[in-house]
Amino acid sequence: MTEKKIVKESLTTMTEMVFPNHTNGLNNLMGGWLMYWMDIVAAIAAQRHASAIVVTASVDNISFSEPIKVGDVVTLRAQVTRAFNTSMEVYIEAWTENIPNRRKLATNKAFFTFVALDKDGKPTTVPEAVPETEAENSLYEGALRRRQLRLILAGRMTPNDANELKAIFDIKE
Ligand SMILES: CC(=O)SCCNC(=O)CCNC(=O)[C@H](O)C(C)(C)COP(=O)(O)OP(=O)(O)OC[C@H]1O[C@@H](n2cnc3c(N)ncnc32)[C@H](O)[C@@H]1OP(=O)(O)O
Repeated sequence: MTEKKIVKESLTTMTEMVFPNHTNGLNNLMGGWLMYWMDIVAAIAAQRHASAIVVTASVDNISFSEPIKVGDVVTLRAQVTRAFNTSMEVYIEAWTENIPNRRKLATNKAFFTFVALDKDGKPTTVPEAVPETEAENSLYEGALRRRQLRLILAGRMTPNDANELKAIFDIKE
């Protein structure tokens, strides 16, 4: 990972309107539609960082703090938080807007992980991600812990190797 890119270069926003075919029986946006939009906006952010095709490797806990109503406008914002070797973590935020009522509400947050692929479909290294602002630095700092947790949950890392996690729980060998 010799090349470096500032994380802001990956910033991607997407705006959608909630139509009746996006809703459940309560006239609220179906969670699955939101996840679909999140996957797209986050994949574009990851592609912008990697300058390569990317695939979704995992999705962390998506929060649904408020229902989104039919007719609302949904804006999604995605940015790479940190790059590892061939994978990148992307943070996605969504908020809803009722334009006639001039009401905006933060509704969802999630972390997705993407892997960059070369022309043969094999994982390929991505540039280092460089945070600049305080918020970007905070997301960057937490990314290693979140990576270790998700790799343990995916059965790809043993808790013994999760040094960053052990440090926050003050676990001594
Ligand atoms: C945008 C879209 O919707 S794409 C469609 C949905 N996604 C897909 O179809 C992806 C299907 N999965 C795959 O192709 C493969 O499992 C891959 C490419 C994700 C990983 O392939 P692997 O053979 O396991 O590759 P490998 O072991 O080298 O790991 C590659 C990277 O993936 C990361 N990774 C693999 N699985 C996970 C996971 N569950 N969570 C987080 N990261 C993961 C690894 O940590 C590694 O990251 P690093 O290089 O930064 O350390």
